[in-house]
Amino acid sequence: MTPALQVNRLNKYFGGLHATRDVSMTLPRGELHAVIGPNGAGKTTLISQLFGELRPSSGQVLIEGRDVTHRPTHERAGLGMARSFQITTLVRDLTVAENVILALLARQGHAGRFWRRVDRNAGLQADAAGALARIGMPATQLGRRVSDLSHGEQRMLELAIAMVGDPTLILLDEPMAGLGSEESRAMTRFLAQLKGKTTVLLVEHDMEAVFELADRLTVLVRGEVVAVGTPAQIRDDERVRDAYLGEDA
Ligand SMILES: Nc1ncnc2c1ncn2[C@@H]1O[C@H](COP(=O)(O)OP(=O)(O)OP(=O)(O)O)[C@@H](O)[C@H]1O
Repeated sequence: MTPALQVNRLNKYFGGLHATRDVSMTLPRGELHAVIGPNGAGKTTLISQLFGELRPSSGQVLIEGRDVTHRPTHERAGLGMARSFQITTLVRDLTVAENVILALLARQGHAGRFWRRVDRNAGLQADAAGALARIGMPATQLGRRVSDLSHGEQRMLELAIAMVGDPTLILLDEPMAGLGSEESRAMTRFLAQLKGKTTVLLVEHDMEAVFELADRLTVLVRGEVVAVGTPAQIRDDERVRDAYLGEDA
């Protein structure tokens, strides 16, 4: 079967810095694939190239067998790809519902008509409630201002927004960052539900969550893939322990 995502010998230079070194990856449909590595290993740089926000210096990115290396972000989104960000991208002065609706309209190419459309469109309000329900957030949260949400609630909302439009392939950049242990567990439960349905590339420093969730992992060190395998294989890999896990310990 055609993989959901294929990356062939991707390279990215920032001037003299070789941030992505000949990275190749294959994600079969429905796989939850974690990318781990020390700070500065090039994980976010990789995601940005996969989503089309950064242009690779060389190499290829294929979604469902289609070469999108030189295609813009919105075309990748049209092929089912979505991403979440390490830093929050929510509009703090708007409500939860307004943030979700903004994302819904942006998906439909109508974001500019946001202010005229929201009140008139009961369907959008229902869609927003549906997006929240999917991540286990009650509809009673819809009227809350984002600035009044806890950090964990904001991260969950961001995920709800990334899931708007039912992506088939989602790139998640540290969704657990800054979450308390209860919130991390809720996020882990949510991501576990995606397994087998949505293909997920998960960049995450929370090793407990990563090793619990991932079908396979890729380990990046200084921009280069040093190991690929199941959680058990990665745990036992001496190069990984030396290069990364040992470093943390
Ligand atoms: N726009 C840029 N211009 C120049 N250098 C960059 C740019 N973006 C990233 N870098 C550098 O590329 C390297 C990889 O950074 P990147 O943020 O991808 O690492 P990371 O693995 O995501 O790190 P972290 O785990 O800390 O988020 C770092 O040395 C970083 O300083």
